[in-house]
Amino acid sequence: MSRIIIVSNRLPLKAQKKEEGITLEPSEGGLATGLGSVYKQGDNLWVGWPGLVLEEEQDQEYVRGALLKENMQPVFLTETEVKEYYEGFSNETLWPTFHYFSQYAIYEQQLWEAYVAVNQKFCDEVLKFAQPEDTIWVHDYQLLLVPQLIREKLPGVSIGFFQHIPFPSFEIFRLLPWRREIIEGMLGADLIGFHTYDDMRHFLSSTNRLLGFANLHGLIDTGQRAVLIDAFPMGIDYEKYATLASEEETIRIAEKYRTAIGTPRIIISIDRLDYSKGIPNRLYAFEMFLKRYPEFKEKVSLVMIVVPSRDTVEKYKRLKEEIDELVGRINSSHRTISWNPIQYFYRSFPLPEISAFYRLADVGLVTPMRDGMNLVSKEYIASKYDQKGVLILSEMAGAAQELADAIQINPNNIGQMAEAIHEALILPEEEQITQMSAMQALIKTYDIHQWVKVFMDRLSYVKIKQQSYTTDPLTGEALDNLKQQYRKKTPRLIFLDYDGTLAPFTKDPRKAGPDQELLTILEQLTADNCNRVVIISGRDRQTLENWLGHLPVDLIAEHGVWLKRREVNWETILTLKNDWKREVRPIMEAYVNRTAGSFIEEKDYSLVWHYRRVPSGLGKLRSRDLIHHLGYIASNINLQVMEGNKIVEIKNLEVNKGLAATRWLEMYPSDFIMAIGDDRTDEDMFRLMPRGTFTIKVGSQRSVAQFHLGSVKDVRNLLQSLGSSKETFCPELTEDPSNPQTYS
Ligand SMILES: O=P(O)(O)OC[C@H]1O[C@H](O[C@H]2O[C@H](CO)[C@@H](O)[C@H](O)[C@H]2O)[C@H](O)[C@@H](O)[C@@H]1O
Ligand SMILES: O=c1ccn([C@@H]2O[C@H](COP(=O)(O)OP(=O)(O)O)[C@@H](O)[C@H]2O)c(=O)[nH]1
Ligand SMILES: [Mg+2]
Repeated sequence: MSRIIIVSNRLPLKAQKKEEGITLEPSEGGLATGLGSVYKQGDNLWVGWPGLVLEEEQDQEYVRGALLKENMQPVFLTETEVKEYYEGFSNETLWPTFHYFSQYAIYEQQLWEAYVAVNQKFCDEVLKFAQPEDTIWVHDYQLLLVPQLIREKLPGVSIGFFQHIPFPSFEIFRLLPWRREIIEGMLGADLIGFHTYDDMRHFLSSTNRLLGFANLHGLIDTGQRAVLIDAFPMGIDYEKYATLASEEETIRIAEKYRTAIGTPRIIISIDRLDYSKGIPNRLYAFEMFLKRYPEFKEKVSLVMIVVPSRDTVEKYKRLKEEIDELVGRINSSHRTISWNPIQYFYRSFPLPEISAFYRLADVGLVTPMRDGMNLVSKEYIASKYDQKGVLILSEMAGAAQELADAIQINPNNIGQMAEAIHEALILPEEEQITQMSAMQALIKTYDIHQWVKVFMDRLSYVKIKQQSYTTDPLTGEALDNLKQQYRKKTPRLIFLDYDGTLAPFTKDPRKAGPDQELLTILEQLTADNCNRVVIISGRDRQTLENWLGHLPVDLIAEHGVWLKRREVNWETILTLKNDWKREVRPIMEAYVNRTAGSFIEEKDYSLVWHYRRVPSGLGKLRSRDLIHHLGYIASNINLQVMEGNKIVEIKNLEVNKGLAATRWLEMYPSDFIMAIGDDRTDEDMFRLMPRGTFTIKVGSQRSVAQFHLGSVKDVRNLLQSLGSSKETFCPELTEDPSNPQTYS
């Protein structure tokens, strides 16, 4: 089996400088604790920062050696990198923005540049080890650019990306000056995972708004690759926490703590020091609870563990002061000689002690303002060996999506939280057991092993899906072969779609006329007597005539209604009706009236509703509605409704580019045939081309065509290189009587 290379900012072990030398200790935080259980299988590798600046060569070598024994590979960061990339851009720009604290976010170009450079550094480290058959799994907001950086060097490799923190609504995400680069960086992955469906849909909407990519069931076609976006709520190592809670050592610690705390009831809260965790609100709520229910005085204690985190960042420092002050105030005004309402610890604890706290607490109090997932809530559940205990959980934590049996609260509603504490403390035992067992069953099934498996399965699924996109890039050997065939100087038939193929889309379709570069390319191509160039378009014939009529090209308009060979006039071979327009036009007009920026294009035998200038989400919504509406009419009167690039078109069923192109194939038998197009209507043409045709899809790989090119620019480059070569040029037609299709 190929191995997995995990890449994250923080390794699950952190280096610490102690008197006795450098030690390695477990890291805190959900990413490290969660994945720590799985990465060791096989010869997997974990690349990341060991959490301490080590500038001395010998310190680095010592840590490198010690980590290697644990299958880890360190990325050492300098002091400046830690300041600018980790504390700065990651934790003062991205963290607040993604947690909806955008008023805390700073936007500094220098920090962004450091972020780019350090992402490159992580990528370079991965590339030292990665093989094309490996799976690379990049984690979290500190490394959003790494997927694309790796993709550039290892184009075929499997890359998964998982984001552990929320992905905000586009209205928040758009505030970032580097929003586009960030999305592009992430899209280097094959699979992008989030904890919740909401994070996933926010990401999809940002991708759509910034890059114009639509999605189908979470699958995005970037033009280069299919990328799957999905929700994977992270689980915990259930067995580990459940077993630990029942171990003798844990029971002993729990008993010791219970006696020391001295109250019959205990509430536990555990988090890193972070403004996203809602610690002050929790304290206000606990205080309100004490005021509303004084009978609980001396009967209940709140054990609050706050783990030091990012304490060099200003906002975190200030939060620490705020919490210290609040705890001091509440304790001093409510305490008695034998009771302290809040037992506050500002430090981390070893796992057996954390487990003991979970075990002995009657209530788990988890109140973040925003949290990607929150593993503490799940660990608390797993540790309730006798199913007695109640979880109070903020609806703003990803975990709330799964833990419907918790008492859910809004962390901004202090009164509601105070009541929830009371409710939890008086909840009958049978109800506690019912709720707790239901939650245990869920997180036992969807544990960390299941999470990894489901993620990896989806990654394999998308890789297979990508292969079913049968087009190959028109580069290297394929391109050489095309050029070689072209060189043969036999009759060549070249079908070229117009919009999206020869010319880029414009907001106003009337302004998409040919520029000088395109005219020159077409002039060159048509000057070659071997070439018959056919512009095959959905445009009306007048437009094509105006734009290209002066060139010796053949024209096919309205997807095949009108045909014009260069030496003769426009003709049509179909007997079509257009009286249906009387019924359809008013319907389309109603959509124009409701949708500013949209308009109707009328052609001889079709009507088109354009919505390129309508705000993107709204345009899509209205187009769906219109398609549905027109669908009823179309099925009765032999019409087809088609969705194109920001258009909805209705036209006669028997018209399509494939049938039109077939006429040319019959009239002008050729040895070299090439067909290039970019949208759904061009697929009809690709489908009917004979074997051996160079069918080329533009801008996407999803096609029945054989090859793809990235953009209009690439198409022009190709045509330019074919048309400008003297070697391939047929100056004049001299028919050889023995073989009428040979040119000199
Ligand atoms: O590495 P630090 O700066 O010390 O921060 C610790 C970690 O915090 C974040 O954890 C998140 O991941 C958890 C597991 O998915 C999730 O439950 C929680 O809601 C998140 O906040 C952060 O995402 C990690 O990168 C940090 O290492
Ligand atoms: O002293 C402590 C306190 C907590 N944790 C762990 O830190 C993680 C916190 O993860 P969570 O998802 O709740 O929040 P994050 O800190 O990742 O935002 C949990 O696994 C805790 O068990 C720890 O390792 N040491
Ligand atoms: Mg087109």
